[in-house]
Amino acid sequence: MGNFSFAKMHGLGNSYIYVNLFEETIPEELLPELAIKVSNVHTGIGSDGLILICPSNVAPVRMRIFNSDGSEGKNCGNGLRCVAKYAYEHQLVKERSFFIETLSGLVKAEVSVENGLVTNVTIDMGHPRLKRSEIPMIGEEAEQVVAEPIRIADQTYTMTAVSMGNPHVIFYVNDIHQAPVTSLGPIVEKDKRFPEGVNVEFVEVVSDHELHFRVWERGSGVTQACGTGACAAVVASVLNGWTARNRETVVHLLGGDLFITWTEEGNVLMTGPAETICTGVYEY
Ligand SMILES: N[C@H](CCC[C@H](N)C(=O)O)C(=O)O
Repeated sequence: MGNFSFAKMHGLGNSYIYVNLFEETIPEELLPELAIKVSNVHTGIGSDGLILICPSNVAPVRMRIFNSDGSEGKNCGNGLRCVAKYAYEHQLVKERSFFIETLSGLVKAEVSVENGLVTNVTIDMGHPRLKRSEIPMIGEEAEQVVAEPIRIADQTYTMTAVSMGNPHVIFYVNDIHQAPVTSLGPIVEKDKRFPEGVNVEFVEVVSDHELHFRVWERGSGVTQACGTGACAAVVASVLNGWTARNRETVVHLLGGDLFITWTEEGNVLMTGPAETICTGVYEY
């Protein structure tokens, strides 16, 4: 049928197959199925999904992200850092600071460069969305969801909901190693309270500027890291009084650390690495 060149890249082990649509063409109707196929570690390339680097009318580049189940996400923090790296290293942008269009709006990237290669990236993720209608969640539209009880499988948990352009629900645990990621994650992901599904995060508070973090991602399951989820966890931790606004917080994910600040101005800054693993041609 066809083929395309790709780069496999990762942010803290959250890997995606990146395709440059400035140079490649993939039929739109094949995208969900191709995301499933390339993500398969046995019969495909192996990744958490597919990310397209596309032309845009409002920014130098646009990012589209598909989870490994073929569903299209509206934002991806680790993906944005890798798109920024790819765009700079492939001369899709000339400056070290530039906008990237996503399905949930524009974000701003700032790349750090050593010997012509991008090592670290800061993304201004914009403002979190906190109303039920913005998560989205069912219930009173204008209400925020902070430390709200939720009954699941005959047990009561306390949840906080934050959107970073995609939906997140955060549960606090005393020991991150005991977090019910694979037992509770898939149940909450599809809970009817979240009409578009939800990414499920578990957080252990270490101090007022340090968190441990695990995630069950909507559409991909357990991943090594989730950039939007780590941002949501920092916002939730400020809302719950665990961490401080305008103070850089280190978030320890399975794949490594992200440095995140929810500023007084209201935007969330996320800084972390982006790495290229390999390139190749995928035949489909
Ligand atoms: N599973 C997410 C998309 C990927 C987000 C994550 N990989 C990140 O780095 O933010 C969703 O469906 O909203």
